[in-house]
Amino acid sequence: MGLLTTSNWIDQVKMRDVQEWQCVVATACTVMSVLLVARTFYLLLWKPYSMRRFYEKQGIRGPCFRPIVGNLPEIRELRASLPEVCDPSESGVRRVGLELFVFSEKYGKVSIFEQGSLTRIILADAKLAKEVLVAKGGHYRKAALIGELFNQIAGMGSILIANEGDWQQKNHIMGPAFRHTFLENLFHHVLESGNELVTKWQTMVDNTNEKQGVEVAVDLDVPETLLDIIVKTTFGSTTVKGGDMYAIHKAVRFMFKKLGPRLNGYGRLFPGFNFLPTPTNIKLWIEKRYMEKVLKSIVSARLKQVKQLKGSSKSIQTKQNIYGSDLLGMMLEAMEVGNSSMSAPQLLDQCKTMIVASDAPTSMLLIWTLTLLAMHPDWQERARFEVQEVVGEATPENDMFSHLKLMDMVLNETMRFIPPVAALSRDAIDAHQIGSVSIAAGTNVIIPLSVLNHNKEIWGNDAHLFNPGRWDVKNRANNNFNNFMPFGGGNRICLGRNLARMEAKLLLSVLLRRFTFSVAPGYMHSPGVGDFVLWPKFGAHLRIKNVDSYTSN
Ligand code: HEM
Repeated sequence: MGLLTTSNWIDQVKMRDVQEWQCVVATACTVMSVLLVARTFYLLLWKPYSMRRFYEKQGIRGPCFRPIVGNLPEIRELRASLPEVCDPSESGVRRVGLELFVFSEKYGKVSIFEQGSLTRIILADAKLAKEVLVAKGGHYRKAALIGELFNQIAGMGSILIANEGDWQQKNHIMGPAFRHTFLENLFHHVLESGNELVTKWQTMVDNTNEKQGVEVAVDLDVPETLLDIIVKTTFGSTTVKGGDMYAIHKAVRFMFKKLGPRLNGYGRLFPGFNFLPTPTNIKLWIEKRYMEKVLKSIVSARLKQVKQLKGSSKSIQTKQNIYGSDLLGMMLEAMEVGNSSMSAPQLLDQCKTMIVASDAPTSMLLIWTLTLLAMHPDWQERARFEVQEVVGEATPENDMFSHLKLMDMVLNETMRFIPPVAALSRDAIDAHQIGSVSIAAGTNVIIPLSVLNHNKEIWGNDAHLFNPGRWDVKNRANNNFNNFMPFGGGNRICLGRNLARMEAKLLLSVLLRRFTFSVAPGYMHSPGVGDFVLWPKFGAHLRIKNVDSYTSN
């Protein structure tokens, strides 16, 4: 009996312990649920609402505030309202980020809207925009929204999305790889690919009986050549097989095409959407893995080769020979010289970055320059004349390009008229002042290059027209040209800008001295596929002929 009583007592104590624990767990769950609901309420409703009030008090206006979805419905409606094709005299630039134009026209140079619960401020004021780009004191980070995209395509370690100390370390290694002297090592790769394109088009011209010449798909052939160039300049001529290169190209394009529009989609409102095994996500994972596999094998082979060469008696060779005279080699050399390091996965991410950062903008620059020159035969003739004067029929050399002044004007005007990168974006990390505007921490600031490049106050009443003449030194009395930022500004300015200009000048030189360009019949002017860049929606088909002075044998 005594034993039974003791065991009962023990059971009762155990029961009470369990009940107490249940009570603690239940209380903890309730507290956590309340906190979660409060946090969700704060992030989705209170924060965007109070930020909107904060900016409205400063007189900054925008479309009406909507909880949770923000102004996504208006943005999608605006974008859907655009006609499929626009007048060939127009830039078509409104087609990318139409809301940036509409909101800044309607609500002023500084306007506000919400994308989901993210507060976004559009700075369609060049002075303020520049202040953001060159801001000292660490007020800004690269925008998390854009980071979502590049994180998936270029990798978490990419310099494109790095910040503060992490960025400084990467810049220390990548910056030297783009130095002018190193770029000279890359020149022959660009020339080789340019000559291949000339040969391809020349064969087409030679094989046609048509007097008007032959039609070429500039929107397909030019990006293919540029990809060839960036793969060669990053990894050297022989390392990448043609099929692999094509697959990488396809993967990058597919990822941009599918992931870009998601930034303005409702899917973003559901965290983890990118991780759901939907058919598109599965295809994206497969493409990404394939690209990584190819690039990984190239990077590992190079690291192995460097290790072997360093250890071998042949180490009397120059360092350049050990590392390789391409961008990957130059990054490895910069690591050694600067006594800094990058892990193999981080190095892989920088290699992906080269392809991702250069592919679309450089293609845009070349596609639209050729198309605009085809539409403006007078400028085409003047550009060709300059090439014939400066380069003639000789093999182009890097130092010739500083004399191509008119080509500089044409390239600048193309990047103004149809900017390869339509907008930049930053997240404010603390409360601070930009001009007369108080910026709150957590605000996403947009610098709409497309809007600024078409501002009549900056560029004059003919801002809507393609006119390279505006870049003539004689016409540059006002210093508004300082407001031209196709490659960004401040310490995050494009690392590849000199390489991009060199590629553009070299390719245009070898093409213009050989062919004349006109717009093919049936051409439909429709820049604007994608969220960042103005790909020609219905292609850029141009008609080419041999220039009169050239006869192939
Ligand atoms: C016409 C061609 C190009 C244009 C218009 C262009 C434009 C830009 C812009 C606007 C930025 C700054 C983005 C920001 O501030 O958020 C940028 C950054 C960058 N670009 Fe380019 N780019 C071009 C070609 C290239 C090429 C050919 C490469 C490399 C091979 C390249 C590599 C980079 C890198 C690595 C960054 C990141 C720099 C950093 O964050 O420190 N770009 N580019």
